[in-house]
Amino acid sequence: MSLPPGLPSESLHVRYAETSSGGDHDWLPVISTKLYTNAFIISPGPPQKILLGYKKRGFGAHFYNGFGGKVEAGESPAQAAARELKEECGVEASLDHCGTLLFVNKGGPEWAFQIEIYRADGYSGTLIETEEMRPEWFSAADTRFSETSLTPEVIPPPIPYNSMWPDDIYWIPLLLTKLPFVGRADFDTDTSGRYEMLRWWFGVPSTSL
Ligand SMILES: Nc1[nH]c(=O)nc2c1ncn2[C@H]1C[C@H](O)[C@@H](COP(=O)(O)OP(=O)(O)OP(=O)(O)O)O1
Repeated sequence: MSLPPGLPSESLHVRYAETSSGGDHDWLPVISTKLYTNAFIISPGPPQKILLGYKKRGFGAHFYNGFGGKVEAGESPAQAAARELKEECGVEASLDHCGTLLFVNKGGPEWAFQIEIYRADGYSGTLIETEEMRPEWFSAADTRFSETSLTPEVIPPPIPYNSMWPDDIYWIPLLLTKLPFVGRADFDTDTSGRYEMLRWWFGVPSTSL
């Protein structure tokens, strides 16, 4: 099983992948990439919880996502991930790299997003709402079968995939189970400006199983 084109480590072998239909030639061309980060705090629980931010402005506004942004000149992705986490929700965490994703948009920009994904089991400091993000906790487990007597402070609402980037539902479960992953999605926008996935591929390298 081979990876889609454009990822930094195309020679990896893969044991598990979820993919849309289509051949190798159906992927959009990747002219260049820009490095971004995305960091998630996952409280092991029980109940396992994930911290997401409601993005108030900029690219991906009104979606819930991890905390991240552009890797600046002279920074490593790990340094950028720590800086963005602190800037966007006020906390510090010991972040582990756990995935690399590539996102290509048909209508531009002409560069693709290469996003390095990080996770931490905990954090230090006090969570704050910033101009960019409003942090909120969500249940990582399926809460449909939870005891109804438990309050939202104990079991927060489930991960709001309907208010997230459409690719997230494919790789967040891998993030939650601590499986390293790689993936790619190509997008187009529909007439109302909504992002639609044209093709996708998300997988776990064989060395990690
Ligand atoms: N398809 C996608 N799925 C996803 O889950 N996250 C995506 C995504 N496409 C982009 N992102 C993330 C990557 C990054 O964390 C964020 C975009 O970064 P921002 O625009 O917030 O960065 P900037 O550094 O430009 O922002 P500022 O902090 O305003 O300077 O959106």
